[in-house]
Amino acid sequence: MRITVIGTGYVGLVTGTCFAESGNDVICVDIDAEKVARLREGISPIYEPGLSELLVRNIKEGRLQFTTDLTEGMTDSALVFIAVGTPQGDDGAANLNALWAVTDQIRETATEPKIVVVKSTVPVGTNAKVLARLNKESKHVHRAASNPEFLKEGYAIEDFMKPDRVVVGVREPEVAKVLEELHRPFLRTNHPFLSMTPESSEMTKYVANCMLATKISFINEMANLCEALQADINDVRMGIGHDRRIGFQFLHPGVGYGGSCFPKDVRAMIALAEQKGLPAQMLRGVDQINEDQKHVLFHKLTEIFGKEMSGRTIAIWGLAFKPRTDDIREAPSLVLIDHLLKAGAKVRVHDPEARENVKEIYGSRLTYCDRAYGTLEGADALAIVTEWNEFRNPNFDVMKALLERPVIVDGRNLYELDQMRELGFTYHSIGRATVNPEGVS
Ligand SMILES: NC(=O)c1ccc[n+]([C@@H]2O[C@H](COP(=O)([O-])OP(=O)(O)OC[C@H]3O[C@@H](n4cnc5c(N)ncnc54)[C@H](O)[C@@H]3O)[C@@H](O)[C@H]2O)c1
Ligand SMILES: O=c1ccn([C@@H]2O[C@H](COP(=O)(O)OP(=O)(O)O[C@H]3O[C@H](CO)[C@@H](O)[C@H](O)[C@H]3O)[C@@H](O)[C@H]2O)c(=O)[nH]1
Repeated sequence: MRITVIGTGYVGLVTGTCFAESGNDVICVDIDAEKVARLREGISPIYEPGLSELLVRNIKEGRLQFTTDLTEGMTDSALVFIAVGTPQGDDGAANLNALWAVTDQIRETATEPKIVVVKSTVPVGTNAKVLARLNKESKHVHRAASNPEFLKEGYAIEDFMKPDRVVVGVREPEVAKVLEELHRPFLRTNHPFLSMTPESSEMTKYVANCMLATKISFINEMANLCEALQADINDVRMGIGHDRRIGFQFLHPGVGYGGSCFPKDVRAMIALAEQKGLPAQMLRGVDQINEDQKHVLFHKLTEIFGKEMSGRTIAIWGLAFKPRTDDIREAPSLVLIDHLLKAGAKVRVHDPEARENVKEIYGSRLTYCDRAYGTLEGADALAIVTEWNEFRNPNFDVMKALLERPVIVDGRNLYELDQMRELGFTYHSIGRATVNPEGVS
């Protein structure tokens, strides 16, 4: 099947590459000429495990091409996927400017009828508007479908190739049939293909993200309560997770959710509710708890050092909003860095993949370290923001020797309290007792 994918961000690039990998003839279109030039050479603009290998192989085998020219990109394709960004607008609602620009361009350049599949996350009712706009004074009768994407950054290829489910929103059964055929290589027993109306499909995407975000804000609120009530959230997590109705997934307390999806999608859902005169009380709480949680590590540092931090040096491990990505959109690390700089602290940072992206924002105001241990040299404390695997089992003796003071504030609960106590660290984590052998000043 010949397929066009418009937008080569996380979703478009993974979609195009995976469809090429399953034997389709794919052409990806993007307005970013520099990105397209690099992609043509097989260079991925993002760090995503496994993507580069697939990219290079499929380009070499002639199944994957890149262009900035939509007319060229759409030639002979019956299926056109839209995967452009739908960022948060000033009012919290999704900004659909890129989607409308692409829809108009498809109408103006198509030389035959197309099935236009919206993969971007869009407000409920958008697909109907896309269809109306595509066919307004058009020479052809185009069809539209919704096919939301559920991949997670860091596991994007695996999630795309082995999805828990594929959801499509269609008006005509034939369109569902075409999409089912396209996805068949990725669907196995118990991994269903679910066909529904475009409205339900669009809503499914938001509800999934709102549910996951709610779980995270819920466990963060419980963690903060545990801390106040001298309970331990790790034990509580085990105690509830074994109840199969609750389970363990997405109930890790931390420094709040970041990334390009949960924050904006929760707010887009609140905006949708507002438009319908509904209060969305729970989602407002989810968003507010998350915003507050992003400040928690700084508050812990001020408990230790006081609010004035000039002369203090703080080391940070982890900048990306989660491990296995270089993405720093809405990353909790940025909130901590802003606080520390404002308080006059010197900040030394390390992340296996996201340093360059952070450097673009902060330039020479931070010290960027290639190695995790190097970050600790002369630091008064270490703050752990992202749970990269390499931080899970470090050499604590080396850490103690490098740190000016043996202080760790851990936003991901990576270490055992007993171990920290035995090693003589002052150790603050999320929703657990503070280990404070001597008190640090
Ligand atoms: N990032 C994720 O993990 C993820 C997962 C599921 C769904 N989504 C949703 O998918 C959509 C895309 O997200 P993303 O993270 O891939 O975005 P992104 O910002 O990484 O990429 C968007 C791409 O679209 C291109 N673009 C913008 N306007 C264009 C135009 N007129 N013509 C051609 N290309 C154009 C941009 O240059 C960019 O390369 C969003 O709606 C997002 O909510 C994202
Ligand atoms: O128990 C948990 C799980 C996650 N997080 C945080 O939540 C954020 C999002 O994590 P994750 O969901 O793994 O990453 P995303 O790549 O943002 O993926 C989410 O957003 C995508 C875009 O819509 C969806 O497609 C995915 O299904 C959905 O998981 C990160 O900051 C994590 O640190 C926690 O704090 N605790």
